[in-house]
Amino acid sequence: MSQTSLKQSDYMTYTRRLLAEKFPTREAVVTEIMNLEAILHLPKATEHFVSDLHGEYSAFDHILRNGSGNVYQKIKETFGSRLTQKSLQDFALLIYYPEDKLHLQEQKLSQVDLEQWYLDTIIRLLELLKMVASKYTRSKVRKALDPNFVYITEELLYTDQAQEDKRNYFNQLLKNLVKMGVVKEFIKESCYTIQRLVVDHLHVIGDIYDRGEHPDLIMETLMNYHSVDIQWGNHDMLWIGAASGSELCMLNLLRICARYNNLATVEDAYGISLRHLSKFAEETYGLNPAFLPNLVKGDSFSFRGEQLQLTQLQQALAIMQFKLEGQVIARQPDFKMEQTALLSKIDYQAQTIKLNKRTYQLENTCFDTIDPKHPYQLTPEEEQIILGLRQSFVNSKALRKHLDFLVNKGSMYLTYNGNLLVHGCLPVDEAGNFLAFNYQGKAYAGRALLDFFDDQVRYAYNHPEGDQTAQDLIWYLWQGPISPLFGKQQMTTFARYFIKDKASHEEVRNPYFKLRKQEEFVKKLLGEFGLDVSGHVINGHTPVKRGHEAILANGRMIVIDGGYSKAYQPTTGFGGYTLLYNSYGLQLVAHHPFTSKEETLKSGQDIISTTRVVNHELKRKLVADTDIGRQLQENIALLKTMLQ
Ligand SMILES: O=P(O)(O)OC[C@H]1O[C@](O)(COP(=O)(O)O)[C@@H](O)[C@@H]1O
Ligand SMILES: [Mn+2]
Repeated sequence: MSQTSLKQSDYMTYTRRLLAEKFPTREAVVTEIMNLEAILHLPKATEHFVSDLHGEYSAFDHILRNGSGNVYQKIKETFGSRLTQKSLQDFALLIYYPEDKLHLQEQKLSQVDLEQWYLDTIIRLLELLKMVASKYTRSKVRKALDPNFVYITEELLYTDQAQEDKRNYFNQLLKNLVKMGVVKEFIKESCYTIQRLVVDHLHVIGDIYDRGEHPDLIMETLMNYHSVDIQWGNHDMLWIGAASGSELCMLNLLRICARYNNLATVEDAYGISLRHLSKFAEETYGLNPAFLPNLVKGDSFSFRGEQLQLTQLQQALAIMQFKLEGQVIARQPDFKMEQTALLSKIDYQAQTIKLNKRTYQLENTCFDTIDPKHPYQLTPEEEQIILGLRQSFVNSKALRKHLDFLVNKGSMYLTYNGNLLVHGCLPVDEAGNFLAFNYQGKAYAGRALLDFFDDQVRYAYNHPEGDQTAQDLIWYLWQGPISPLFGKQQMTTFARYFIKDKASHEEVRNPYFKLRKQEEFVKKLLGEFGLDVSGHVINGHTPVKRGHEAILANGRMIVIDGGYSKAYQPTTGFGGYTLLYNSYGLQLVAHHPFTSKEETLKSGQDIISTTRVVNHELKRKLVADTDIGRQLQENIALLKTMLQ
């Protein structure tokens, strides 16, 4: 039952009834009140913010395992004065990659030494576990333990070793773990419990998909993660759009996959066959330097034919995309994107195009399938290909499984513990007034604009066979001039392929990106979402170059485009930022580029470079100061009324 469908007084009655069922006696109510009051006084749990993962699964997986340096921080606090730097680092690697590290130790040590190492390691793990568990209730810690080891871990954790009897009992338990052959499993699970407790909640501020090779594995990881929310990015929209039946979103995402040599995601992970498309592309297009794939990952092709195939595919997809853009723009006059419908602005004889009153020469053209009299019309074969692909995208079970999670756990924005999380921007004019998107006679601006698109995305995703309007709106989110996820006036894909003059490639950003440096503007944004001015706005989307500020507007605005995307690393010069928010405040973490798990295990080097404090809470934040804390306080008040 949703709170909005009920009057407040009805809602209270309803909640009270639920509570009465759960706590039927006076004693049960009193115990629950005491329990909740105690929770309110625990320190606020740690939130972890990541963004713009762009399919870079290994880098993302590493950052999850090390909690953006938080695991190492806890190790240092616990053992810093007792262990050498190398031992600290070794222990950290065990916690990040327990299976691999256990395997390495097995190879390195003799049986006797190995058994001693197991025992020493368990004692250290228990000490660390005790430290990271101290923020939580026992019941929460229990839920984070492997069910097979709950009993033994609790015995080991809470046994008072000051007494000799208890000490013997403790030692016996340890030895039994080795004797029973479960010691490796126990170590492994304890490491995962520590990872799990070091970060309580994860925020992913958009762009999980595109460019990198394994967005599918990122989705699997997120689906298994203990607590997560997602704010959609413009690239995620292409995938949601494609699964919702938007042909234009689908062509864009396929084109990007061909461009970044990542079609395996589509074919292998999501079981979508590209046979018909490939055959058509091979027969229709040749080698064209403007469409060579972008080999940012340093990967090379096993044979030249592969490069040629990707070049042909990219051309086929781009041309179909430009045709459908013309069609959507014509059927959606409210989008006001006439200037983006380009195929009708070409002089096919002279091979020139008129853009913004200037005539440009076109190069590397591949317009054989375009009828200059009806430039937006698909050929019958193109039409067939698109229809087939659309069916496959809408019907792929594996894709639906991932996108169900993305749609359900995701939203256009989120307010959480006083902060506003949004991938791109809130479109504004130069003076900072929210720009309105006028659609079908209604105007949407500011928060209402985000709410409008949020509804449309959910509607489209749940009605793939429905009318095209909501599907077109998802595409608008990808590149419309008032899209909060795109944040630029125009996308210049066509010009980047066919026009040499770089001036035509420029994509002008919304004034938001200049204004967000000003504290007053950020306060206005927070106010628009009913947040206190002491909060922060957290954005992804725009890669932050090394040396450029990620912390803006006097610390009120934080930009954490992860920069995981290897495509961007030559520009940003490093591996990007993440953010931690614990009871002491916010910390921005900068990362070195991640190479591989193997390299990390070999070198023992983490990818954290620096951690910077964004703000330091004067008073340590408690659960009572969080959104959940406020809910608990309401529950306590209700429970108290039940006592009267
Ligand atoms: O680097 P590519 O493949 O040419 O892509 C550039 C396109 O990507 C975009 O930057 C959008 O992607 P981001 O959200 O990652 O910035 C477009 O604005 C631009 O046209
Ligand atoms: Mn983006």
